[in-house]
Amino acid sequence: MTTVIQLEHVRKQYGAKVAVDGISLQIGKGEIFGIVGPNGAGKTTLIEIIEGLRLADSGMALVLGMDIRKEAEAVKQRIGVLLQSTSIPGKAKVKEVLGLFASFYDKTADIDEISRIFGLADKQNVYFKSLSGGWKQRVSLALSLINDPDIVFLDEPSMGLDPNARSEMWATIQRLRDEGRTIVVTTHYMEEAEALCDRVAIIDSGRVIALDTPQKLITMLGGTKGISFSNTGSIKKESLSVLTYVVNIEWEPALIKLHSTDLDQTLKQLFQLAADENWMVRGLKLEEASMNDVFNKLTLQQGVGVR
Ligand SMILES: Nc1ncnc2c1ncn2[C@@H]1O[C@H](COP(=O)(O)OP(=O)(O)OP(=O)(O)O)[C@@H](O)[C@H]1O
Repeated sequence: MTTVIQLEHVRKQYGAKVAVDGISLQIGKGEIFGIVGPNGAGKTTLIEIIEGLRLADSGMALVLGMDIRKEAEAVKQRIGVLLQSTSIPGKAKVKEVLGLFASFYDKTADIDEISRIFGLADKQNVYFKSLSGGWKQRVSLALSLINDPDIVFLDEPSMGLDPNARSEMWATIQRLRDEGRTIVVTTHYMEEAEALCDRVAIIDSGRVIALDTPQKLITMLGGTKGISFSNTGSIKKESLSVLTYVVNIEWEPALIKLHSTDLDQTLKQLFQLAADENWMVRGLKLEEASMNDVFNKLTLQQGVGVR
C-alpha cells in the first residue's frame, strides 16, 4: 500500500487545551479512511492540520510525500475539500460556481464530465441558493473534485441528506475510491463509518484510541450481541440464570433482551430452557454488534459523553 498521508506525533494545543495529542497514523492510496469521535475530540483540528489550514505545534505531517509545513500550496493543488454550502456564493449559477472554483487551480478536471457524474447538467443555470439541501451537497461534492485531486476530505458528507440521497452519496464516494483516489471522511453517523470506510480511526481527547477495519473493530470490541424475544408471561426471570453466556438482561413488559458473549451457545441454552419449562420462544430477533456499540463502549470507557 502506498502511503499518501503520514502523521508522526502531531500535536496541537490551544492555550491549556490539548486538541491533538501526539497522533501518528498512515493512510494509504485508494482507501476510504474514516475519522470518528465525540464532539471536541480533535477531528477538525487534525484534518485542518493535514489540509494545511492550521499549523501543528510539533510533529510531522507528510501529504503525498510533501511536508505540509513547507509545501502547503503545492499540497492544496492536489487535495479536494468538501465545503459547507454557506461558503459557496448563493447568488451565482451552478456553472458560474464550478467555473469560479476551477479558476483557483493550476490543473482542473473536465467540468462537463463532473457535471454529468453528479447529475448537474440540467442545473447549470440554476442559482446555487435556490437548490435544495441535497442538490447543494452534490454541487459541494462536485467542487471538491474540480482540481482532479488525489485526496478528497469529506467532513460529514451525508449530513442532512435523506436515506436515498445518502446511499447515492456513498456509492459516489466508493466510485471515487475505485478510481484510485484516497478519501478521508469525518462522520458522526456510525452506520456511515461501518458501511463506507475501509478503515476507521476513533479519536478521543486528541488521541487515536482505536484504528482498524470496521469489521475488526466490531469483532474485537463489540463483545456482546443481543437476542430479543417476546415476554409472553410464562417466562420466569430467575430461570434465565441458567443462560451462562448472558451478561445482561433487559426485562420489559413486552420484550426480553439478552446480551450474550456467545450467540450460538445462548440460543442453544435458551431453546433447551424453553423445552424444559414448556414455553415457546416467540418473536425471536438477533442483533449483531455494530460500530455504534464499538464507539459507545470505547468513548464511554474514556469517560466522555457521546452525542
Ligand atoms: N481555534 C480554537 N481556539 C481554541 N480552542 C479550540 C479552537 N479550535 C478547537 N478548539 C478546541 O479544541 C478541542 C478540539 O476541537 P475540534 O474542533 O478539533 O474537535 P472536533 O472533534 O472536530 O469536534 P466536533 O465534532 O464538535 O466538530 C475542543 O476542546 C475545542 O474547543
